[in-house]
Amino acid sequence: MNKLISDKLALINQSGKKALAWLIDPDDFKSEREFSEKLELVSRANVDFFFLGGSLIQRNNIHEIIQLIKSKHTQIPVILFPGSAIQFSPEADGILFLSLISGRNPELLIGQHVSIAPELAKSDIEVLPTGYLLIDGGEKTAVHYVSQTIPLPNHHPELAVATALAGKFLGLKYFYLDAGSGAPDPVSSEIIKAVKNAIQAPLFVGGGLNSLEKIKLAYQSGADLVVLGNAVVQNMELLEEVSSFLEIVHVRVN
Ligand SMILES: CC(C)=CCC/C(C)=C/CC/C(C)=C/CC/C(C)=C/COP(=O)(O)OP(=O)(O)O
Ligand SMILES: O=P(O)(O)OC[C@@H](O)CO
Ligand SMILES: [Mg+2]
Repeated sequence: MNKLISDKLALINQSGKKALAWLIDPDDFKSEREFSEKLELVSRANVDFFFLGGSLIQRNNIHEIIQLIKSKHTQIPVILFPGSAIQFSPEADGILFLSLISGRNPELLIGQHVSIAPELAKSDIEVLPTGYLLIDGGEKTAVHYVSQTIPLPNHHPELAVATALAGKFLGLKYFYLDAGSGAPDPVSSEIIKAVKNAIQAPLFVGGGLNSLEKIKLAYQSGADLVVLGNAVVQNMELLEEVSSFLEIVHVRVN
């Protein structure tokens, strides 16, 4: 198996550099033309990774989307961010092998993983064992509902730290703090700082990051990789703004 993604994430973690991912929800793109135009704009923005997935995917077009992305951007890894095992394509470069450790839903801790493991073993896809922590972002989001789990509070860092540490001791290599898609309040600075400090592993942060100010705060608090979804659907230029910010402060990874 190739180790390009994990090497890049290790470099980011060791060097203090930062990365940016655009979360593409296959359901958000109704026409190939619209999606192609958006992909063209990404060339100016320097995103490091494409994340691909959704809490509930209604259209089975993952292969098609990966092919379209690959026809325009050969160098940017496509990483699956699956809401369930059916959101799989061996054509992706990597998969966030998410375990929803903030919840107590066995299907999302180990169940979906068992169903997809044999497929993963047959493919060349890079598997990224990731502790996924849902944080209360101020309202119930699709992920809370679909996962049927209770998010961690946004202002009790000790609970998030204990959860992340348990994930680390179980051998998880990456951690994702998610306030849920479109959350009114992103993950708080105190949670990001406390978790990063405790785990010393690559930390992804997403959910409700819809302005440059909020994104800067996430990076400054300790996020190694910021994931942007909804805000980019509204305004593609945000990717470019974030990218320029990272360049100005000299923390772009490439
Ligand atoms: C490892 C495998 C095969 C599956 C993992 C299964 C797990 C643990 C899933 C975690 C819970 C979950 C449902 C995550 C979905 C994450 C995701 C891609 C959210 C994207 O946002 P949406 O919630 O679709 O956003 P919108 O509401 O904006 O469409
Ligand atoms: O769509 P947004 O709010 O950017 O959230 C991204 C992602 O972290 C959701 O799982
Ligand atoms: Mg969705």
